[in-house]
Amino acid sequence: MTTAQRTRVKVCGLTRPEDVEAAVQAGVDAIGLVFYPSSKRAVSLSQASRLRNAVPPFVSVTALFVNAAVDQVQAVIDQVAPDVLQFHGDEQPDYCEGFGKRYIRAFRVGAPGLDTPASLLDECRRYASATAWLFDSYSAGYGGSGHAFDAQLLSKVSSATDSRPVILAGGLTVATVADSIRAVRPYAVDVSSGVESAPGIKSSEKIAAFLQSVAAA
Ligand SMILES: O=C(O)c1ccccc1NCC(=O)[C@H](O)[C@H](O)COP(=O)(O)O
Repeated sequence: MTTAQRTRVKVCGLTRPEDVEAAVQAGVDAIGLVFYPSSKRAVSLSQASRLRNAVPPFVSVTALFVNAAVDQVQAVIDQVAPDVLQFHGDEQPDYCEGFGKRYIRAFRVGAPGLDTPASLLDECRRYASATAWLFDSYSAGYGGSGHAFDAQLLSKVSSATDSRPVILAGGLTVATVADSIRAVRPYAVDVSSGVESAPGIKSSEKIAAFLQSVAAA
């Protein structure tokens, strides 16, 4: 299998340096730090800086927000220096573009107005400036739900990405990720709950098993 075909992996919602180390050892391509205060996986600026310093070269750090104030996002950019931003709330294109950094736009598949292939495609096209489109399950908590969505809803998006990377998220586990990859053939997969022993506490065994399942897909 060529590198171009390899499905990349992001583990999201890390809160402990030992979990960053376990994810890196397992071979993840990216880690996600959550700056949404209502999340059980939220990290402070000082905590995030420590976690960021535990990440070696060639593993990227994504900073994740939900309807954050501009100055909060800017503080994370200034103090944590993430490689990529990720927006999970109701952020509009001009807001996402305003920070002058690459951003991933997350779409909550199944949300009102995002519950048909056509409506999802229309919404995606509004974020043509995004470096990648991430498709996650619709949940009241905006993300990290542990629930999957019907991949059929991506049927129109898959042929309209203009080669833009598609990231698949939402309830992925070691048992389901290979079938999800074969169904969608995403650029990357993103996981949080499925590799945890408790919210925000990652399991090194589950992370390693997840990466092995992705590699076997
Ligand atoms: O992880 C969270 O608690 C979270 C809260 C609010 C917005 C986004 C959040 N996570 C971002 C992610 O990209 C998750 O990896 C994604 O939602 C998938 O989570 P899971 O279904 O638990 O694998």
